[in-house]
Amino acid sequence: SDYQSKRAKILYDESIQMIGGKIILTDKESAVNNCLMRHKFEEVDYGLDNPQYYNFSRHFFTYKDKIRNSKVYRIIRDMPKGAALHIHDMGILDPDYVLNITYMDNLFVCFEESDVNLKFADKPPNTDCNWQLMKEARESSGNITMFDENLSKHFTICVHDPDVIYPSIKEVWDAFTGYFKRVASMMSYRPVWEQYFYDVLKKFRNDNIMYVEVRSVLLNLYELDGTVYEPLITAKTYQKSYKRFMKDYPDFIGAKLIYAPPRNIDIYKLDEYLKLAYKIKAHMPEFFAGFDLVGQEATGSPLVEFIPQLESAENDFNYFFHAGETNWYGTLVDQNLVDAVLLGAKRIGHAYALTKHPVVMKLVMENDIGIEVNVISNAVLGLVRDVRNHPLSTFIAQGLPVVLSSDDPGVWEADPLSDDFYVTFVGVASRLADLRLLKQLALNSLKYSVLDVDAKKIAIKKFNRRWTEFIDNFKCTNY
Ligand SMILES: O=c1[nH]cnc2c1ncn2[C@@H]1O[C@H](CO)[C@@H](O)[C@H]1O
Ligand SMILES: [Zn+2]
Repeated sequence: SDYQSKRAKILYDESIQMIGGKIILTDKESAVNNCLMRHKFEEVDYGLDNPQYYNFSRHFFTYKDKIRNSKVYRIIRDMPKGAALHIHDMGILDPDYVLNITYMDNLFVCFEESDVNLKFADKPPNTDCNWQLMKEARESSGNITMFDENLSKHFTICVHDPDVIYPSIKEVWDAFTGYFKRVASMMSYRPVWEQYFYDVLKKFRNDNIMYVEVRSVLLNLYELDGTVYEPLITAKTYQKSYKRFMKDYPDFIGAKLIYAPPRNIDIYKLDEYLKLAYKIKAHMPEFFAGFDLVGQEATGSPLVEFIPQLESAENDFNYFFHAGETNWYGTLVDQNLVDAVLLGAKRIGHAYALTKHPVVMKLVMENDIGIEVNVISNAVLGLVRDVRNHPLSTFIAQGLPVVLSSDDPGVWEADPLSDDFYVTFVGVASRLADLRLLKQLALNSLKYSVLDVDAKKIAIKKFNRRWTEFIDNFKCTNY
């Protein structure tokens, strides 16, 4: 019995250290938790007994549609989840949404062997390609359903046989960046861009999210007559859509913009970026959240090349660097984590490689740097196959400052945030992790946002009200 009590103590101590481990549930929350955990145990234990059928050991594309049948998923979908702090401009909405854009007037299209070019204009673009109006191309295709189906394939990276189509990180990243390149010239049409972000906020609100920090490369927007705007206008367009949304949905907490241009650059380009960042900050100090660099980390420049510049701007911007989104231990890519911390990052994007850097990990804890984890993204973009091997399980176990996000959910046809919460809860976290984990992750997303002290207090109050509503109205039989 001495042995058994020591054993129980170890497990108890670990349960306290886990994210959410110190939360004490109310009676009503405990009732919800019982329902939630009954369903979770059913799912996990079925997998334990029948590993050959366990979805999470497979590729996300093979089980993503089955998620909708899960009771745990349905509970999570209805649960207030706080904020999404790591999502990217054109990667957020699903292929159906993108397809709808192609029904707008004045869109020109030209097909290449295995790609498609799209551009809004009042006359055919004069590049060497067989441009025609989309409307005419569609109507003359003879089969509109088939035409749209084929077109939609260009707006997703989901495929039936991911292991064949994407044998390595190279193929999947090519497809991923291909998506952004393809849609950029269509989406940077000013009215499309403006509506897109409004619809992003709407979709996130529908997924029970109350606040968003969006990253954007800030493409140059254009008009039908060929007018091209400077990127400051793109930032202003975000703000305009955001304000319109807040007027229509005043219960939403808000949104902010992170300027996140590509990282495969030299020091001169970075100077340009930073100059623009100062300009945006001057024009919209409230709406502008800070700075990041994006693109495949291994093919871009490591942060260490930009230290003097990034250090000199360190006190002027919040940094949210993507760092450690790699499996290449001990490389400069991997060491981006060190630089992110030394440069005073407010949060780190992915930090997938963090567990291999105990000192950095300690600094992350001490400085309370938010870790933005995007599990499905990491699985889809080739870092991990079976999500049970994702380092997030360690982050959760050790109580790290984690926020969950979804990166580019539209590109792999995932929910705004519910799928990432669900995969984390059932596939990554301990079998025993319960409602307290979910509640803490939701609270973390507001805690690590860049809302100022007062706004954050209001946000957490609003969240708590929504949370109580969810708990009070919960009926296990509804699921
Ligand atoms: O998780 C990510 N890591 C690095 N780059 C990313 C990630 N998600 C999107 N992008 C990049 O962001 C740009 C669009 O804003 C695209 O270039 C895309 O490749
Ligand atoms: Zn990202």
